[in-house]
Amino acid sequence: MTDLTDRKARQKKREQQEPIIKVRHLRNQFGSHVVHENLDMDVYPGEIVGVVGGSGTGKSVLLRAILGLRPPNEGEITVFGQKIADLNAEQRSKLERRFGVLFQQGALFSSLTVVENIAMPLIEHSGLSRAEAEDLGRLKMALAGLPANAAHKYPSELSGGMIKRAALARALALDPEILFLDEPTAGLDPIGASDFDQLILTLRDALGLTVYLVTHDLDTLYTICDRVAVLSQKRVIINDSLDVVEQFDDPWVQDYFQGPRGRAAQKAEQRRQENT
Ligand SMILES: Nc1ncnc2c1ncn2[C@@H]1O[C@H](COP(=O)(O)OP(=O)(O)OP(=O)(O)O)[C@@H](O)[C@H]1O
Repeated sequence: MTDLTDRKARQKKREQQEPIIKVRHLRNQFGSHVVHENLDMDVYPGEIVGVVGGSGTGKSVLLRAILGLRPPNEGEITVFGQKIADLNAEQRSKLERRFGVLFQQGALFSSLTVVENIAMPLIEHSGLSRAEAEDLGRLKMALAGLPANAAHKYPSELSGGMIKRAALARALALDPEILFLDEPTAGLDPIGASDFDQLILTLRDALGLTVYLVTHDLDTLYTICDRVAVLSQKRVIINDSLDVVEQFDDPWVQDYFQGPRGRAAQKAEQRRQENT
């Protein structure tokens, strides 16, 4: 079996399961400004979904709604079979522990070292001692591809790529089942971005994670995403494999995927497929 057909077969199996995230009839608005209207979206266990859309289409607002950070004006979000709106504070906190989130800026505490940053959620939520949490933190650092000597560095002493990895290690601290990544490769050079993409793919395969990522990075979409959801006209206009999405009859989709950058990313992925 080729790499591509093998990938498609695995994805087909995932789509036969119950969605791990189910969004129905979502409406989000700020004053009279309606950002989402009647938006539906499914995410299946074990897949990597890339969420794309023009600026202001509401990718961040959707992410915040799924994370339970902003209640929608209408509609329903179900995660792990639980309706977010029905949960009390304790149930919600339990649910949140099953999420790992990597926000765009990395969001590390600048006054804590790398290992202290990673240990913090472990001390807070798992009741581990500081020493135990830091030991586990070092394991998470290794998982995120950070060298051991980064443990006692402060965020200001790290490169952009290392900050992303440290933030990823912290997102993995509580062994999440879903990893949410907001623009994970933004600000990285092409080699750093490609290494980070491969890391996400390896982690998904090794840990069985489901990955929801918001991105503008076409290389990320082509190399690691099983499906791509396009936000436009206040909703998800298509959520499918890339070969289907890139043929979708919509002006934004055509500009994005058939423009020079889209074609270059397609070609790079074809070359990669031919070499595997
Ligand atoms: N707290 C808020 N109050 C008012 N309007 C908001 C708020 N948050 C988001 N919006 C508006 O909602 C719309 C969608 O914003 P959002 O940040 O989700 O877009 P995006 O798709 O993530 O954009 P980008 O790709 O530029 O990051 C924008 O018009 C934004 O101004």
